Amino acid sequence: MQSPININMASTIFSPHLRAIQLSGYSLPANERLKLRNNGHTVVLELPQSLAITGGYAQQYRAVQLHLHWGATTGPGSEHTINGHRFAAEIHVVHYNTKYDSFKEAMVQPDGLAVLAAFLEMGPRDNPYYQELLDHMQQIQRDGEEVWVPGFNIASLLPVNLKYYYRYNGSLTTPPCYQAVRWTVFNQTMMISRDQMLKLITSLRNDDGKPLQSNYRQIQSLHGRRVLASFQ
Ligand SMILES: NS(=O)(=O)c1c(F)c(F)c(SCCc2ccc(C(=O)O)cc2)c(F)c1NC1CCCCCCC1
Ligand SMILES: [Zn+2]
Repeated sequence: MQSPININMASTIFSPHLRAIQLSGYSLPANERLKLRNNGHTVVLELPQSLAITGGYAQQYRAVQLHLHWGATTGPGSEHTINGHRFAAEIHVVHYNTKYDSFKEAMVQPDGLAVLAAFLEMGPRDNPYYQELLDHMQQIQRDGEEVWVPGFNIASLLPVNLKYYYRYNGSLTTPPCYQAVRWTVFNQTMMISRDQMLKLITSLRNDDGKPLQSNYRQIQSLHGRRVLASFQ
């Protein structure tokens, strides 16, 4: 049961038991340094385990890292699509189930991981929260480069409204593609400016030194899986 998938809104199932996502510990002080890394496939912000999902899932999950998927000047680059529509980009905040001792142990269990996903679209204004990451992309242009960024409110990278989302069981979208992810895909999208999107898609190089662009996996078959919706 692989990810990403196309979410056909007409075939989702309204599930009123799906509660609003609750985040705790996401607001980090500026004196807390976080590592931002170009790993040749995406830009990754390592997150302290003090960030936790405390609502909206049956169990508690703690943060591991967040990263982005984007396109190129020739087209959008979200991983999930809605009614066949691909958004400009997508953020993934990866967490592991605290009933397991470590991320490594959790990532091979069907309930081991929770990824919060939100779409990024282009709008008229700069997004100051995404700018906290984009400010440092020039410093990690090459594969393997890292830079320390000051802490900030990581929740500001996700929609204000964490009540409306799709939920389905799937996988990591990069090898080893373990089928360990309980996905949350928010209905509300994030807006960043055209200049910010250009910076995102033009700053990084991959392990071959070529532009790191369109780093999204192809849509995978649902194989009869149901996609739940926390809203009607
Ligand atoms: N959408 S996703 O969550 O499946 C995902 C991707 F699609 C990804 F493309 C990635 S990056 C590719 C995997 C990778 C490569 C190099 C390094 C390194 O040198 O540090 C690290 C990781 C990527 F890191 C992730 N997330 C990772 C899954 C792979 C390994 C465990 C780390 C946490 C989540
Ligand atoms: Zn991802």
